[in-house]
Amino acid sequence: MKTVLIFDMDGVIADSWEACYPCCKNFMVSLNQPQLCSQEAILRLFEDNFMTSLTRIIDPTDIQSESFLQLARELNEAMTLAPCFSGIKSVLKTLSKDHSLYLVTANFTLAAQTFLNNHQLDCFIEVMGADQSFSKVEKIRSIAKQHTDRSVYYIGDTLGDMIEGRAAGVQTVAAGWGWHDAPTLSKGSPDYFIEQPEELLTFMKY
Ligand SMILES: O=C(O)COP(=O)(O)O
Repeated sequence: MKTVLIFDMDGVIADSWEACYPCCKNFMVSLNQPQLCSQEAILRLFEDNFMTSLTRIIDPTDIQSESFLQLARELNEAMTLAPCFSGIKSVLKTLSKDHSLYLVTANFTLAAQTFLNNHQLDCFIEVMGADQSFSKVEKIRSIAKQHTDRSVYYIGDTLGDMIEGRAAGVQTVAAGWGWHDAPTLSKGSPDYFIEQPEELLTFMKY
């Protein structure tokens, strides 16, 4: 039976920390939050849903839409330069022959599509970015609802991904090559932990 595999993008497919960090930093500067400008502070925001973490610190009404538009423009530009993690492209191509692949990301849909086009990755049925919903729980649930007879997995690289995947009621797979280290990911009690993209093939019994 076909499985539904929902992928996070940054840190799982896109080796994009170097591309994304300056954009996130500029966003924090525009919000006048110098204490959130370091790499560590921004990575900590991904220990839950990014917007949930941010609005615990900043009043949501202080987040101007112009700051978001600027973030979207910068991420779209930066993602044109982001490489793929080694090995992930052929893994995705193999998996897409037998399974249904989706992409659910905190990045913007256009930035994700730019990245996917650059790498000739056309294996996703749908790409759902932050402009569709800030909540990965909502996006994962909406996909799972279309496939109630199939196993659904969310493959992510941050503690926030593990928390949201679990809250959405799907099985979570922690990708150990991304933005958060194993001790951080383990706080989200992932159902599975893998260290290399190729392990996804073993996991799916290739
Ligand atoms: O892993 C994360 O939470 C960040 O990655 P994303 O931007 O693709 O959601």
